[in-house]
Formats: sequence, C-alpha cells, structure tokens
Amino acid sequence: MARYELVKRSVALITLTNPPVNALSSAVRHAIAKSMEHALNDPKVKAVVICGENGRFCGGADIREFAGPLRGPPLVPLLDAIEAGEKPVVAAIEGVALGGGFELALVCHYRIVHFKARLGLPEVTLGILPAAGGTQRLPRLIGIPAALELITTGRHISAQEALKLGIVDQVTEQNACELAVEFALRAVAKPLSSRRVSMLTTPCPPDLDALLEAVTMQVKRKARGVMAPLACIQAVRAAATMPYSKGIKRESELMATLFNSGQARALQYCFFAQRTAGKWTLPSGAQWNNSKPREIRSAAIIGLGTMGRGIVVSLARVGISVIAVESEKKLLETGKQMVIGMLERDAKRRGVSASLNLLKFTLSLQDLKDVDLVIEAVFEDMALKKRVFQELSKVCRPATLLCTNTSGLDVDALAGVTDRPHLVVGMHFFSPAHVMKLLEVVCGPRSSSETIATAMSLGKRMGKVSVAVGNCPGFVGNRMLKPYLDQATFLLEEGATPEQIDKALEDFGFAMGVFRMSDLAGLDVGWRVRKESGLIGPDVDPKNPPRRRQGRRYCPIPDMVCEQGRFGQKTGRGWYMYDKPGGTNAKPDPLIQNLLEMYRSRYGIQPRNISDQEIIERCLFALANEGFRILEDGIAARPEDIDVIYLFGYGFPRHGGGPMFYASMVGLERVLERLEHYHQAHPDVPHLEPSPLLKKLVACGSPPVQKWREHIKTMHSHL
Ligand SMILES: C/C=C(\C)C(=O)SCCNC(=O)CCNC(=O)[C@H](O)C(C)(C)COP(=O)(O)OP(=O)(O)OC[C@H]1O[C@@H](n2cnc3c(N)ncnc32)[C@H](O)[C@@H]1OP(=O)(O)O
Repeated sequence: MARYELVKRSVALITLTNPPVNALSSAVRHAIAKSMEHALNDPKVKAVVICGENGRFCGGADIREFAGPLRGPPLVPLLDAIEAGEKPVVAAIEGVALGGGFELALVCHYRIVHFKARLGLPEVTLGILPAAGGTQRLPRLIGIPAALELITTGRHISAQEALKLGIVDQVTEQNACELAVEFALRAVAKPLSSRRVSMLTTPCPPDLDALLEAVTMQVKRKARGVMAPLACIQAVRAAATMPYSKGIKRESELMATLFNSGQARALQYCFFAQRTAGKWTLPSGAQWNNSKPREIRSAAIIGLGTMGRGIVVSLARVGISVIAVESEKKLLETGKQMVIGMLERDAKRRGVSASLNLLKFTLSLQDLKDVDLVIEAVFEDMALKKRVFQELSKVCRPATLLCTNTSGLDVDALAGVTDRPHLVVGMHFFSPAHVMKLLEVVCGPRSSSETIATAMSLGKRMGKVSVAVGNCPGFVGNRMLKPYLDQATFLLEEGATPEQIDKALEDFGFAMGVFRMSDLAGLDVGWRVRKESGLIGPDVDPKNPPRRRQGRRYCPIPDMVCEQGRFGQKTGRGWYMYDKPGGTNAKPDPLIQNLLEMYRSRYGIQPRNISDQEIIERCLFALANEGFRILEDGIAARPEDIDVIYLFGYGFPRHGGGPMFYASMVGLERVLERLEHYHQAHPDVPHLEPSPLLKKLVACGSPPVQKWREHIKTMHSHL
C-alpha cells in the first residue's frame, strides 16, 4: 500500500501503491504512518519525498470506505504529524492530487508538480467537506476568496493555476519524483516553520462578512437546497476567525453534520453510478471489457437541424472529420453557418483553434461512401428515416456503422430496412447535443457487440456519459418522461398552475420544472407525436369520452395550448410568456390561467388546493414506477443506468441521486403505499399502479439499490 525506499542515501521515498488512484484506504494510511515514523526515526534520512505509483499522486480518501466504520489511523492526526515533523517532506505530484490527496500535499513542506497534473478539493461534490484540514490550510495558503471558490465548487485546477495561486512551489515537465528528490536534498537544513501551512496567519479581507454573504447567496442560487457548500463556507470562516487548533475542531463538527446525510449518500452514489453506467453488459455475455470498439476517424451527419448541428460540433471538436448532409441548399447553407459559428465560439472559449478543416457540407448522400459511421438526425418520422436508411445501405461501404438519433422510434425497424442490421444502433443525443452530457446508446436485438462497443466508445470520446439501453418506444429517458408529464398535466386539471408545479419541482432541486423544461424543448414535438399515435385528430374514436383515450385518462390541455400556436420559448409563448420569441425569461401568463379556468368549468372540475408534497409524490413516484417497469422489461440493465440518464439528461438533482435512488431513500414501502393510495384515487391512470418489481422488492425487505438486480428475473431482455 506504500513502498519505502532510501534514495540518494539520505532521502526516504514513500510511494503510495493503491491502484487505480492511490486512494487513502485504511491500509494506505497505516502504511504512510509507519513509513513516516521510520523516516523520522532513521538518522540516515535527512528528507522525505511522497509520491504515487503509476503517475498518480493520490485521488483522496477511499470513498468506498465511507459506508463502513472508520478503520486504521484517522487522517487528521496523521497529516498533522507529517507537517510537524522536523525533516523536510516534499510532495511529488503527478496525475492527480484530489481531496485527501491534496490535503496530504498541503501538509508536505514543499510541492513539486508535473505540468499535466490536476489538483482540487472535490469533497463538496460528494456532499461532504475537505475535513482533513483542507478548509483550514488552503485559506491560510492562498487567502479566503480563492480558497472559498475552490472549496465550494470542488473545481479541479491545472498545475499552472496552482502555481499562480501560490499552492505549489514548482511546475515541471520532467519526472516530478526525481525532481522532488533533488529539491528535498536542497531543503535539508533550511528552516521549516514558515513551510508549515497550519501555522500561517490567514490573509483576511477587511470585508469578510460581506464576502461570505455574497458567496452564500451565490451558492444558494446555484445549488438550491444543497447543504455541503454552505457547511464549507462556515468552515472557511473558521479559518479566518480562529486559530488552527480551534478551526480544525469546527471543520470536524461541520463534517459530522454532513457525513451521514442523505445528500452525501446520494452524491456518493452518483459518483459510482456514473462509473458503473459505462460498464455495459448484454445477456449474451458481451460486455464493455470483452468487446473491441472500432476506431472511428470519419463520420457523417444527416440533417442539420438543432440536433444535427450539435452532433457535428461534438464530433469535430474531438478531431473526427465530419461530412454534414442536408436535403436543400438553403438549409445546408444555414446549417453550415451555424455550425461554423458554434465551433468558433467553442474553440475561443477553450483557447484552441476551431477545427473547421475537418468539416465538409454536401447535398449528396453519394459523398458518404467511405465514412466509418453515419448518424441520421432527420425529422422524427419513421417513413422518412426508413428511406434514409435504405439509401445509406446502398451508398455506404458494407462496413459503415449506421446510427440513428431517434428519440424514441423503433431502432430495429430501421435496422430491418438495411443490408447490415448488426451494424445499426441508436445514438440518442440530448439537445443541445454539443452541451448535454448524456448519450443513450440504443441496442437493437440485432446490434452486434462490436457496434455497441463502438457507439459507447465514441460517446466517451465525445465527452458524453454513455448509457446502453434497450429498444422500446422512448427507450429509458423519454419512456419515463410520459408518466411524469401526465401527472403534471393531471395536476393542472385538478387545480394546480404551471408555476406552482414548477416551483415544487425546482425547490426539490430540478434544474427546471416540467413546464419550463417543456417550453424550452418545444411543445410542438410532443403534439406531433400525439397526432401520429392517434391520440388526437381524425383517428380518435368519436365515442371516446373527452378526457379519455385508449381506455385511460387523457389530458387535452397541452393540445389546446399548441392549437393556439404556443410552442414554447421559440414562439415567445407556451406554458409561460416570454419577452420575445427565443426569450428565456419565463413569466406566468394570465391567458393560461384563463384557459385552465375555462377548461375546469367546461368539464365541471372543482379546483382544489394541491400541496407541494402531492406534486412531488405524484410526479416522482410515477417516474420511478416506470423505472421499475423498465428494469423488469430489461430495457435498462441496472437502476444506476436509469439514475445516470435522469441526472445527465433531465436535470434530476444530483443530491437526490436520481429517481431510483430517491425511491430507495424515501423507502420502497412508503413509495408503494403512496402509489397504491394515488392509484385508488385515479384508477384510470395505469402508470400509478405499483409495478410488480416494486412490490417484489418491498416483499423482499427493500434491499439497497445495488442489490435490486438480484431480484430482477426477466424472461427476456431487450438489452
Ligand atoms: C473527507 C474526505 C476526503 C479526505 C476525501 O478525499 S473524499 C474523496 C475526494 N476525491 C475525489 O472525489 C476524487 C474522486 N475520483 C475522481 O475524481 C476520478 O476517479 C479521478 C480524477 C481520480 C480519476 O479519473 P479517471 O481516470 O477517469 O478514472 P475513474 O474515475 O474511472 O476511476 C477509476 C476507478 O477508481 C475508482 N475511484 C476513483 N477515485 C476513488 C476514490 N477516491 N475512492 C475510491 N475509489 C475511487 C473509481 O470508482 C473507478 O473504479 P472502477 O469503476 O474502475 O471500479
């Protein structure tokens, strides 16, 4: 767990050896303590260097150990002892120094950093604070404003920024460890007192209270209801107002308020869920670590609408040559100008040059004959998509992968019209595709493991969080959205307003309430889908009661809003009104209020007061209930996959963990009881009927999310 060597006859070199990130597990802490004791007691040793194996200094505390009781030496006294020692200690930082790893570096008397290394205190993203002295030492070293920013955001910084901030002593392009040994030899005999960060006086701005207040407001605005950043601010205040010995106690008290909180558990769950999601697996046994992806050097995008443009940008900025295809000259020219503008702005922001030379724009599918992969992003119309896939089958070389960006249509039906169904896969991006991190990789029953591996790996290369899902209408994300949206509109019928429902969801932590989100996405998309699926229009059976379709409750209010030409932000009117078409400042619209009142009186609905609790329960339990059905159907392999989709694609708050984790936090028994209650009140809403898997899990004693898989016995799987 740590290797001890004597180098240059007088330097003790302690190398952390806990792959993959040299996390400070109990065994590593124990090994550091023993090595330091040895080094400090050995008269031959004049200085110490601490580094990490495999070019990674340290990724911080071992997060997996948080769930159990503390074992091994606690970190704070261990780090205090290193700092207090009478021999100079140099940290040789390569790769990462994060969390406890950064705090370890802060107790070393000198820090040498490789130019590619990243440093930071990301504890806040795990719902906790840097409680190994980080909140007390960093402000003493770099001042309150800079420390506050780093600690409350958890942002990673580059070696160059660390040097500029005064965190590190030297940045090098050489081997940091070798340089640190030389540095350590020169440090012998130099006084150490000024190098002990805990003994420094915190440089304190005169307007400390105003600064802390401003940061508090900022944090509350950005992360509504999140506890950890507020606790971080209080800990930093202690660094400004107390001696280290008292500040460290305050840090520990604040940590105690966070450590076992639901938010910390949810955020730590999210950390691992995100990594689990990349490890896709198929019932055939093919999986992430036994399927080789193809290398993709060139790609083509068909359709330069909003989605197509975002996908072109995402591909080009990771160095893939892209041919963009449109059907008309004018659309091609508009798309081209927009893509170029987006790439130029993106490159400027990242301080690199725009990769415009990788782009080609064409009206002819014939130009695609040599590309490695095509992503179709045309209108959401099955007949049109089928025509495109038939054509691609003819023009592309036999090995070209054919992908569709459909948000819910049958991927296998598209595969069926090609000459290579095994090379067809869904790549469902989220809008705007160059910004949103989520990618659903939709595995058709005939998609080969190599095809899936390639789509997953391409997603990763594009910086996406990719999740493999099965093929069914709406896949995972949009299939679950339906019951969630339905509940929101039923609540409108019953007496709520769009702004009340949105506020309840935003107070819960959603980035945007359901109606603001719908306005942003465009209301016409869902309207068209409802028309195509026969829910509205001439195909509706006239014998249907007005608020029922296909034997179940149906709310026509969204259709009525669309009939008025209110398609959301783009038209300046939707569930809200905006200053102008394309405006983003949503204001409640009295016309919507009138529409709701008229609607209720037309159907004799007596509006009632609806509590925020009912809004949250009906929307979120219906969402999770569909998630349980998706697991039963084998459309998602694990609850973690569903949660990652909702965290990255639908603005579910990370501190809630995602809909499935949230259900487990509330308690499956409680979720079941509430769903039964609401289903009894609304028997014509099948989505409120508790799913068999939920019932089964409750009957099995409500196991933790990570164990649900053991209870899912699918007869067949779509994955
Ligand atoms: C009090 C609290 C204190 C003192 C703390 O230190 S809290 C921990 C603070 N540290 C962090 O938050 C860092 C978390 N890790 C990362 O950000 C990244 O893993 C990384 C930047 C260190 C490396 O990124 P990357 O190269 O992309 O690799 P992965 O993220 O995929 O990670 C590889 C595997 O390592 C596991 N891992 C990573 N960090 C930790 C950790 N601190 N404790 C336990 N396990 C960790 C990660 O889950 C991956 O595991 P597998 O999926 O391969 O099983």
